[in-house]
Amino acid sequence: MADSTHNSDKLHRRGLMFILSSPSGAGKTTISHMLLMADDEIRLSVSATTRPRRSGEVHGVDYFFVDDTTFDKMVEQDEFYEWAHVFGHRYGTPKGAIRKGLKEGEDFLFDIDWQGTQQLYQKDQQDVVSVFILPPSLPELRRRLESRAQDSAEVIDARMDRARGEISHWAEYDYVVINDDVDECFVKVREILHAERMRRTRQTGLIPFVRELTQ
Ligand SMILES: Nc1ncnc2c1ncn2[C@@H]1O[C@H](COP(=O)(O)OP(=O)(O)OP(=O)(O)O)[C@@H](O)[C@H]1O
Ligand SMILES: Nc1nc2c(ncn2[C@@H]2O[C@H](COP(=O)(O)O)[C@@H](O)[C@H]2O)c(=O)[nH]1
Repeated sequence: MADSTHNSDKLHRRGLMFILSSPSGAGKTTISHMLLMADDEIRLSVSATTRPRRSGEVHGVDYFFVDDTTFDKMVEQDEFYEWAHVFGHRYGTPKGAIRKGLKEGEDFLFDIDWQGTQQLYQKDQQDVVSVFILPPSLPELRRRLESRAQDSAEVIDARMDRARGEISHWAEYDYVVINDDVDECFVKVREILHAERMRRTRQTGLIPFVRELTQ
């Protein structure tokens, strides 16, 4: 019979910064949306960007779409956790409530590139878990960018030109998953998130709990 005085449900853990990166078009936004739908314990870190809004994208949901002057101001006022030039535009992670949220056990999802990932590792190694998503092939990557039908042919060519360079950063990540079948890829990413939540070093509430169990 369970002892009603046990305190396992009061266990606290630090939140984590869960990063998904990939070459453009490999599917990280798709996997991010699936994860956010399936898991209400993680929330998206909404980036600011100077790139133009695509049709269907919503300000404050997909990105904060800002002009160059506003982005400059945010940089000057030290409002970014990290920021980088990507494909001719600037993208950055607003600090927002991330640090406080992590302390309180909230998990954040980041759809950012390898430059942002390096910066987050430099600032906050213990809380970062990074996953690199690979496409099954380069022709399939191009097919996905074309079938998304959101970017001009020039933009797609430029992103394909950068794909090898982006992929060259794969070994800097904790996990690498190939996105061939999207559902299988999603399950793997979700399993990584679940396992990382159980990492001993993240479960700060374990020490008193185990002490109580063993005294
Ligand atoms: N496993 C898959 N099989 C086929 N199509 C896919 C798969 N995963 C994603 N897609 C499709 O590929 C296109 C690109 O996906 P998505 O926008 O998620 O890529 P991304 O990595 O976020 O790109 P970007 O970095 O440019 O934002 C979308 O149209 C998406 O529906
Ligand atoms: N370093 C950062 N990279 C970011 C951020 N937000 C998005 N990104 C990356 O930019 C490219 C292009 O994105 P797209 O939406 O224009 O297709 C992609 O690799 C994103 O992951 C950020 O805040 N910081």
